[in-house]
Amino acid sequence: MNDQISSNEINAAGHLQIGGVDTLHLAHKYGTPLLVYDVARIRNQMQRFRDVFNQEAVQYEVSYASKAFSSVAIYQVMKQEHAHIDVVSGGELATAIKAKFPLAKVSFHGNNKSRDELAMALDHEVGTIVVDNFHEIELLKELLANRTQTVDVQLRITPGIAAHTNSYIATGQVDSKFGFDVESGQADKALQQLLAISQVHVTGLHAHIGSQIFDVQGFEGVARKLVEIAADWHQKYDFTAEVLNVGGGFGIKYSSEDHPINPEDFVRAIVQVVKKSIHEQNLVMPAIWIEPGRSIVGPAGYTLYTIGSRKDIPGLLSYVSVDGGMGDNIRPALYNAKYESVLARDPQAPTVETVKIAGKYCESGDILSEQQDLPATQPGDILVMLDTGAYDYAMASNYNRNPRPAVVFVENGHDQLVIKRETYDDLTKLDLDYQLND
Ligand SMILES: Cc1ncc(COP(=O)(O)O)c(C=O)c1O
Ligand SMILES: N[C@@H](CCCC[NH3+])C(=O)O
Repeated sequence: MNDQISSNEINAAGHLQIGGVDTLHLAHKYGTPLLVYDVARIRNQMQRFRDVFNQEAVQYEVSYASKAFSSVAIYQVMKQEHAHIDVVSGGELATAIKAKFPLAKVSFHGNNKSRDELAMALDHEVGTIVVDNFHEIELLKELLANRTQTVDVQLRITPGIAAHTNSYIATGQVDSKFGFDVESGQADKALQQLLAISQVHVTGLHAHIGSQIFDVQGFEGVARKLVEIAADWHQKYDFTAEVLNVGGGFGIKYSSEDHPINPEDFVRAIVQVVKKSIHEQNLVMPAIWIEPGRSIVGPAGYTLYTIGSRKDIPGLLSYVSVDGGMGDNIRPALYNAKYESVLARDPQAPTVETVKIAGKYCESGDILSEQQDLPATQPGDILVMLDTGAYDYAMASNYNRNPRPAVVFVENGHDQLVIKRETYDDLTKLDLDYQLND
């Protein structure tokens, strides 16, 4: 049996169930491809993070990095969980507004926020702007000049820490596009500029080293670095960091090749380093913020596909094709990411073959799994890919003009559509006729 499936995920009929609902029923009711979230798992993960902070008796904020999966429904769940969220675009902010998420609990990130996006954030009194670069400071200054409001900001630094992860998703190394460089004095200069704007309140420092990280050293390093800078700035500028934000990036297990430590163990290590370093520097203990995305929603997501065609190349390999692919999950093609799948009607069925799971897109690289063990399958079978909750729907596209899938939330045995399946009308509604001259 796939070791990511527990016995309570299998119902009396022997089918895979999510949140108490049979996956065959979900596939039948909503069609495929379908992304299904087990909401209890999302809530449970939030609680696990909160528990660590509460045990450590520190001020904190668990800020869900909503780039991993942004939708009205997830923001509503986060609101219910009293969570903080971060957004990285006007679009994510608009979605949070539509969800009536309390905007004082939103941080706005991004290395090239536009004037319009910053104005939108100010108009809606977004809680924190994470300032990333000098251009943004100028824009903020200009925008604030015509307003009476004040704004809280965190200053994002590049910690100079190379995380052990795919280079596409590492962000803390010196040559990263994100944040102010520390060694060259740019971060100091940015702080001075921000302190000089009376309507800006610099609440603290932010750093993020990357995503899908398995070991704790990088996070300990970033925690130490932030305290070091806070101590330096306290001495030089009489600045007090009320918040140290260490970002997200806690890795999850996608396949048997992945061996991450528990997300809460990352947090415990970070808190302990901050406590120790703050004590050594004789500073007031700040609040510690984290920004987990993948670890909150990744394991809670399942993609249901229908198996279609098959190609057997004798003596070489077999392809089993499904009705989705790189349009709903670009991660295998982009990062060489590995996923595991099971058959909905019998997730425990013994393996009879190892195949490649191919998507339906016109790209040879549209392979969802290079090596998937499967029982005997036939067209019409429902394949469930596990751990697809983070950066899958969020990065979905309409390549080949395929509609994006529907998204369903399941909790306590009830299923609810939260994002409709795109239709062909949706796909063509922005197209305009070309007025031919002849
Ligand atoms: C600033 C920031 N915070 C948080 C995250 C969330 O990362 P993850 O989804 O790996 O937890 C990211 C993405 O890497 C990020 O860029
Ligand atoms: N999209 C990436 C994570 C990016 C994190 C954003 N800073 C992934 O799927 O792994």
